[in-house]
Amino acid sequence: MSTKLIVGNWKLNGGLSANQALLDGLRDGLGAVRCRAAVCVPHPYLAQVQLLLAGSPIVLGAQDVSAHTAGAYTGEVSASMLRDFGVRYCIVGHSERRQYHGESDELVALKAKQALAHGITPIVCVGESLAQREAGQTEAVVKRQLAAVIHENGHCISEIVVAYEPIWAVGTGITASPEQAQQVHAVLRAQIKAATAHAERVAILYGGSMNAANASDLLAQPDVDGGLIGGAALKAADFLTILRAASR
Ligand SMILES: O=C(CO)COP(=O)(O)O
Repeated sequence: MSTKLIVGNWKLNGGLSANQALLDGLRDGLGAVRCRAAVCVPHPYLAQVQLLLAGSPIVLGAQDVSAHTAGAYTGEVSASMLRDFGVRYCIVGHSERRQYHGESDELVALKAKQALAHGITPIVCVGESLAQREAGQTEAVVKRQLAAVIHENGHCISEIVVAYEPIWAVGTGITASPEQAQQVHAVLRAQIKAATAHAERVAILYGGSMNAANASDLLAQPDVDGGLIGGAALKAADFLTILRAASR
């Protein structure tokens, strides 16, 4: 995976005018950016951001998708609806959804399946809690989470993106060291290689307090193919610095 991929996860942030200001700020600084880039926005803003990104190298993403195709599932948003708005990437299994919405490995795998069936690249998030890391369970946890997705989507597993997001690093300002990230990424890479002959197509992103100051060192690791960025994706200058670091 040579061209790095940087994805902004806006989470529950934004508004019509704030989105416009952020994207205006990004557009002005994109000249030197050669990596792949996406922003995953709250569902109500898909139409707005689709229009604002027209002609931009940044592509549109969503933060969640239903495991169902259609029907009596109040509040859900389907992959075909996302597709209607030009969505190219969809985060599935973010730790905040696993934690606050009780999403299981199996549900995450079905969400990835829906995305793939509609031509949307699922960004499958995996990651351990601090307690799991301290108990030496990191490798087992991330492998179990990814195994469920491979089990359900084996035939097209080379079409996914994986994001390693240690829960203790998400939104905490504590980042995994480049060595810690590389160690887990190598484990995930080996697992993907065992599942597909096209493992080189699968980008493995790091997420968890990646910012303008630490992005270069993380992205320099051989198995870190990009980043999934929360807080620093909400400030145009910071996100642009990360995009430039990924373009070197
Ligand atoms: O959860 C994340 C991206 O999905 C990371 O969030 P922060 O960059 O704010 O730690």
